[in-house]
Amino acid sequence: MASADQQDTTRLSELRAKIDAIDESIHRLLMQRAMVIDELIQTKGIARSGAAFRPGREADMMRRLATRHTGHLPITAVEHLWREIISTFTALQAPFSVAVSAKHDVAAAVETARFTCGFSVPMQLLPDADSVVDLVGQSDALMGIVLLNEKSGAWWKQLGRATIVARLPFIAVDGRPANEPALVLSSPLADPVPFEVECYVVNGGGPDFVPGDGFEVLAQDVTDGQYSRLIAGPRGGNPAYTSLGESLDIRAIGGYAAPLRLDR
Ligand SMILES: O=C(O)C(=O)C[C@]1(C(=O)O)C=C[C@@H](O)C=C1
Repeated sequence: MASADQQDTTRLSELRAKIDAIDESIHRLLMQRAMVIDELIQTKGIARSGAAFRPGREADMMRRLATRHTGHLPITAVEHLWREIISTFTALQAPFSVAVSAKHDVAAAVETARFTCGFSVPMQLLPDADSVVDLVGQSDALMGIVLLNEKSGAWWKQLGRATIVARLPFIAVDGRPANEPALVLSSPLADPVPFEVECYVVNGGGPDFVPGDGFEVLAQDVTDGQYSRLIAGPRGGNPAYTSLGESLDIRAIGGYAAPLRLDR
């Protein structure tokens, strides 16, 4: 009869064999996914670098992932693995790099960029949000990330060719890693889908400015008494209430898929 030690060793070997089989399946599925991506490239007819990013599709995929997720594996760990996969596959279709502003907090900037784009995508640390906006506006092969807690003037006023395309983190869950609020910027996307949340620059409005129903102020700046705000709210909503005689300069600057709030 086998001793307790021998039984443990046998059980351990069986469990490790199961883990090996699962890891092999994951690896084979990833290689299979790469072959599907080869076909997708032909079908999408990617003609320029950086053109493969589809934030609306990514949000759909992430919502389905969250719906089917059960058990004690932290969902943000799955999100992280999935981000590495999707970023690698995006770059396989059309190479791009990520530029992030390091003015607010270098560690948070690096963590946010790496969590979002993984390690297959080259990263540039830029001195401030204005530099990110500027560079993204000039390149189709660059994704920009700006941390909302950065205090460096009204960088959003410079958005033009570069617009907002995603909000981070996508999964809002208390105590999560890579929890820094940020916006993703990109030059115009191919076949964009309408965003659920629209963003606007609002210049003017004074200290008592009231955004429209469902709108929030993401960032604001006052220079020489002039207010400028970056606000976000439901698509098709009224971005701001104007009182009699008040003149506001309001401009649409992109938007994002509504982040997913989880209570676990
Ligand atoms: O569905 C697409 O259009 C893809 O490019 C594929 C894919 C993916 O790897 O699943 C990659 C990049 C996009 O941002 C979304 C999804």
